[in-house]
Amino acid sequence: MIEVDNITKTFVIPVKRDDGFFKSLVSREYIYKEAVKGISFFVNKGELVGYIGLNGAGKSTTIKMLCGILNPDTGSIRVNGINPFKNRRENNMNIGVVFGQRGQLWRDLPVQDSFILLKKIYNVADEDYKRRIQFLDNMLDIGELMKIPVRKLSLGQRMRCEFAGSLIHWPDVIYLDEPTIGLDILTKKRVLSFVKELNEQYQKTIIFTTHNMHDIEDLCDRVILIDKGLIMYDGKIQELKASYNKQKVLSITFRNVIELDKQNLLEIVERFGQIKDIHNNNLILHIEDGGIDNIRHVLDKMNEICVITDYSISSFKFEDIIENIYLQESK
Ligand SMILES: Nc1ncnc2c1ncn2[C@@H]1O[C@H](COP(=O)(O)OP(=O)(O)OP(=O)(O)O)[C@@H](O)[C@H]1O
Repeated sequence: MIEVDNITKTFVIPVKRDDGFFKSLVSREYIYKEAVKGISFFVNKGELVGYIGLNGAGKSTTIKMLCGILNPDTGSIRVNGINPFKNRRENNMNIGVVFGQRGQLWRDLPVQDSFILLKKIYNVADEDYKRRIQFLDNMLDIGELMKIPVRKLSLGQRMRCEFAGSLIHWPDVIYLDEPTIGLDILTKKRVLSFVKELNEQYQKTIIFTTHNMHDIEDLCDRVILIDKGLIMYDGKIQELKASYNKQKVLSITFRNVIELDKQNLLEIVERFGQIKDIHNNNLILHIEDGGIDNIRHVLDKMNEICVITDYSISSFKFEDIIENIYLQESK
């Protein structure tokens, strides 16, 4: 359905002089920013994929190439067999897009008029339009907003209308680029459960970008993680978690404030794991999971030196795993 083969994109940015004029007018100086450095992936029909990465990793640039807004410098993209940039109109009939940072409805028109324009642009039959508006109202509660100009809506109201507008032509493929940014908790829940329903009930193929790892974990089975324009991981969230859960997080509370050097604790810690955090009398360690015996052994050794008042053992959270990967990559 979505085939991305080794795409790259470099932005060429003219350098400005101190006086604000472009150097390039005189000396042709440019900065080359490689936003996407060779990305390949395949998304099957009906998949919901989380596309994640730090700020500036290249997520939006990829989404813009998938939409046909930007043309990759090299490599190729096919969405339902269509080249999005060369056949942008044909591609648009097949995709819906929501950018959290940028509205796509007409700001000065009432929501309803925007929808009617979209109906015309996409050539949607009257019956289909009525049925879809009814459905979108049920899901997103937009009925009362229909007569209000888009610019007068709150962010949450506008986003619900943006979602509805992007689906009037009922596309098979939906790109959501940070669609929940700035939404209150209830609006976010509503929007996310709608995304889930679109995928599960209507087999929409969805690529979803966000910085919120809880949302990704709730919604997606598969995640593509990019860093500095390259894919770091592409696979099931469960598999990523399983590979990390060879380690455990051991959180220990001592009776007294921890003094690593004085009490020879450091030696034990370094033998069995890595320090994640030390705070007053709390120590958080990442240790290799050699089973409960290994953890007991660590605790016994520490107890010989200082009194442990509490401890807990947990697995890595998805959020921690992603943070770890980012940290490793930035070293
Ligand atoms: N139109 C542009 N002109 C010049 N550079 C750009 C342009 N668009 C993006 N970039 C640069 O390309 C890199 C990737 O940007 P992109 O917007 O794809 O990142 P992102 O992963 O979506 O980040 P964020 O999470 O902050 O939205 C960044 O260094 C950015 O500054």
